[in-house]
Amino acid sequence: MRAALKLSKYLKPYKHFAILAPILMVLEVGMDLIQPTIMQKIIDKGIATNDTQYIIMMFAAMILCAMIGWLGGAGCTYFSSKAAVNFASDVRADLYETITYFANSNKDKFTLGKLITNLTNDIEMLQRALNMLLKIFVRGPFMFVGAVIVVFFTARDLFPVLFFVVPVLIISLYIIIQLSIKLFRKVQESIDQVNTRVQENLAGIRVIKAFNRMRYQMKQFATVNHQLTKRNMTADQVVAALMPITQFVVNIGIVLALMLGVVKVDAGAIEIGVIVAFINYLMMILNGLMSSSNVLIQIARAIPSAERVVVVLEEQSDITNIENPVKKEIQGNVKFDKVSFSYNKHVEPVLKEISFEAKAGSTVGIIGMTGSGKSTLIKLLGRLMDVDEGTIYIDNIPIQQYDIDMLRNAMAFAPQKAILFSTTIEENLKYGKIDATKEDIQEALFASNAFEFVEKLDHKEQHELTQGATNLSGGQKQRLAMSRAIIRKPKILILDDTTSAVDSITEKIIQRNMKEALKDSTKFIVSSKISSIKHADLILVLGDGRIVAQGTHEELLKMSEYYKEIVATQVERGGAIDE
Ligand SMILES: Nc1ncnc2c1ncn2[C@@H]1O[C@H](COP(=O)(O)OP(=O)(O)OP(=O)(O)O)[C@@H](O)[C@H]1O
Repeated sequence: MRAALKLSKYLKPYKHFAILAPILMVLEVGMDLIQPTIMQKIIDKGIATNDTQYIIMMFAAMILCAMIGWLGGAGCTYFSSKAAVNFASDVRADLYETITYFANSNKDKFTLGKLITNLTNDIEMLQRALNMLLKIFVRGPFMFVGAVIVVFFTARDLFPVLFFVVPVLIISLYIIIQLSIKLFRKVQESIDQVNTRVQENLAGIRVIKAFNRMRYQMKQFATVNHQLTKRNMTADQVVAALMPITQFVVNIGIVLALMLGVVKVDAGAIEIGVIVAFINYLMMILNGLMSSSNVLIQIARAIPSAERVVVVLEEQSDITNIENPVKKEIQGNVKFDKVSFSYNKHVEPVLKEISFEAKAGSTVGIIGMTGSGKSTLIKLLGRLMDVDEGTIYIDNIPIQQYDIDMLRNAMAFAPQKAILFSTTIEENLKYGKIDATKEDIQEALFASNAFEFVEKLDHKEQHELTQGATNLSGGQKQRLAMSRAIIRKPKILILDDTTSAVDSITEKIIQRNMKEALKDSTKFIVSSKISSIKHADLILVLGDGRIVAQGTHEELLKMSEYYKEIVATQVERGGAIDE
């Protein structure tokens, strides 16, 4: 209920459609209700007295009613669809925006499969429920109540039959609805599981193939798929098996009406047309109740969807702007002052008391064991997460005080895993700078030593990348991701192990080009290779979330045993450390 109230605001802009639809439906049902009475008059007055003119007149009235009813029905469908489709589209857009602005910590609370189900299946459920609600929910009760009232006034002698039919019908439908709610909730859970599995399997298809685990994955998928099929079948079968009960009850009602009707006709209390009209109204009562219960079932299916959508919509991003944030141009002086951070407040922090300073335009290299907190450290700079303790300053202002857009616009980030979009190379680079010119693009490609290989591709910068850029090598992807960051000419450039798949000669070229192209940028380079960070103005050596040593390459060689050990290991492995 709370979820429905929360979502009702999305219907406000379309309230006119939402009001018009039921009104037009009332018109249609009104016309439907008149017709059996006209038929009764044709039988009892026209046919009984052989009055052809009366029959033709009533027949014309019936056609007119049918046409008005049809117009009402068509209008209702048009407006209810318009309201439901627009409502769904707005909820989807808002949901998408909310997810887009999620901080990392927010994203971790939901699985990707669940978010995809929210954006697709759940919204579809809400759209269908609203459409039915506007169309049929009025039709059902109105037809039911209308038919009962008409029977009371026109066929009162047969009215007692309803004392049996109506309560039995209502109880049967109540049981069916309760069961449906339970069953369809289970179906929804299964859809979630299938989506999560599909998303994971498709994302990891290469790993699955490399490990030859296709059969295993298929088995796992088959389990959740089978469960979904079973739950869907159970839900449909239970509902389908119970529905004939309602028809059976109505049939008993018809038999009772005929038995009672014959007695009353014999006694001259009613005429034959009343029985025909009564049977028609009985069908309408059934129809009315069935339509109402169908809508209730649809609503029951939509309630879990509404709840799930609202949970996401209400999720407040953990990273927000303060009131009156600083909107000052950033120079790129960075200072970490005793910064600590943990992903999970109940376990030991991932970063502990990190302190260092980097002047604008300088290069900071970050090296350390895997899992020592290198990626976490640089993610804090762009406020992908906020620090728990200590402060990060940029140009002597704590980063929380900056306008988030301003802060992030001053930075460019090439993540550990080069994520490229399924569009042209040019469009991918324009993610870094929307209004990039052809020269900007070529310059950025040149800086990351990607120009040469791009020139060899069909259509060059217009070359279309496949989803996940599977048509490029790992090193090519990394170089394009670097170009996308470089093209921005950011005040702070962050490269998270972006040369791991690049050979040492290419890496040297990139280092030289970047030094030229990004003289004024403060550069943070995370790497496990000494060769990538050796020339940095400041090298941070991380161990278990702490800075165990910091200085230039030469200084560290003199003072840090740990750093010396890393250098020695890489030399042993034949790594290119020196020029
Ligand atoms: N989203 C997350 N939720 C919980 N813990 C995380 C998350 N991301 C990283 N961690 C943990 O934080 C620690 C530091 O991870 P981080 O990725 O910063 O290390 P790293 O030094 O960059 O490692 P690598 O060199 O392997 O990339 C690890 O123990 C990791 O398990």
